[in-house]
Amino acid sequence: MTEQFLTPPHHPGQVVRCVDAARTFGHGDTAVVAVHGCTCEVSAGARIAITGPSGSGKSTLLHLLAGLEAPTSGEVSWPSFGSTAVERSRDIAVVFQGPSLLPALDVLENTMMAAVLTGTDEATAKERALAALEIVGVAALVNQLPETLSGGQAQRVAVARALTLRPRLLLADEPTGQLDATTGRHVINVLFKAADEAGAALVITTHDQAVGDRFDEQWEMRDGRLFTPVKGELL
Ligand SMILES: Nc1ncnc2c1ncn2[C@@H]1O[C@H](COP(=O)(O)OP(=O)(O)OP(=O)(O)O)[C@@H](O)[C@H]1O
Repeated sequence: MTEQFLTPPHHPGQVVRCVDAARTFGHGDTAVVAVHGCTCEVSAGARIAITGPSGSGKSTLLHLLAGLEAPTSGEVSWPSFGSTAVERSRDIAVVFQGPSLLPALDVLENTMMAAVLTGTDEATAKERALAALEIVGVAALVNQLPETLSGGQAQRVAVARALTLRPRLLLADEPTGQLDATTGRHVINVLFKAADEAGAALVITTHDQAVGDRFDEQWEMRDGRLFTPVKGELL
């Protein structure tokens, strides 16, 4: 093997790319096409909100961008990331909808965990976790268990955990879905700050147009199809 195969080709401008990527669940008469063939691209540093009603395919598209779901047809690629799922996991962080903290671990342990599991040594993970908790404004809660946190605090910890991975692509699925409007605004502020700190592209899903309006770029899902509302055309 020559060296050119050890280092993935570098495309600094492009983080993830879908070419006619589709995702169907189930088979035959009961099959559901969650995402019809979509072609899109996330550039480095992008700030994108995927909007659309419930069931329109937003989460499925986000999962395709994260590599958590494989497309049933078409292709999803991360031109500047490693080629294996393990390598990619160091560059991609996902903040999931709803509570995702491990109940038996305190805030600091929860925040360190993903980085440790992807190969960061404990001392470095702890240092990064403490810095990340400071950035998202919950450094005072390091020793608390998740059950003692409010929804907004728990979501901030989830963002800190993602930030501790130093991702180049930060994805969040309905990060404000279970929060009141004020707390939701703060969590979006925190996501912007986290993406700025990490130098990451940020992509979120939301059914809340007011949240979507805060993003540079909006993609709209309708019945599994991706539209750009600005151009009003299918991507
Ligand atoms: N694992 C799955 N198995 C079967 N069907 C699924 C699965 N995941 C999603 N779907 C279906 O795919 C379609 C799109 O779902 P998806 O969760 O992507 O939409 P969404 O816009 O994110 O909705 P919500 O805002 O309610 O989360 C829906 O009809 C849903 O029922």
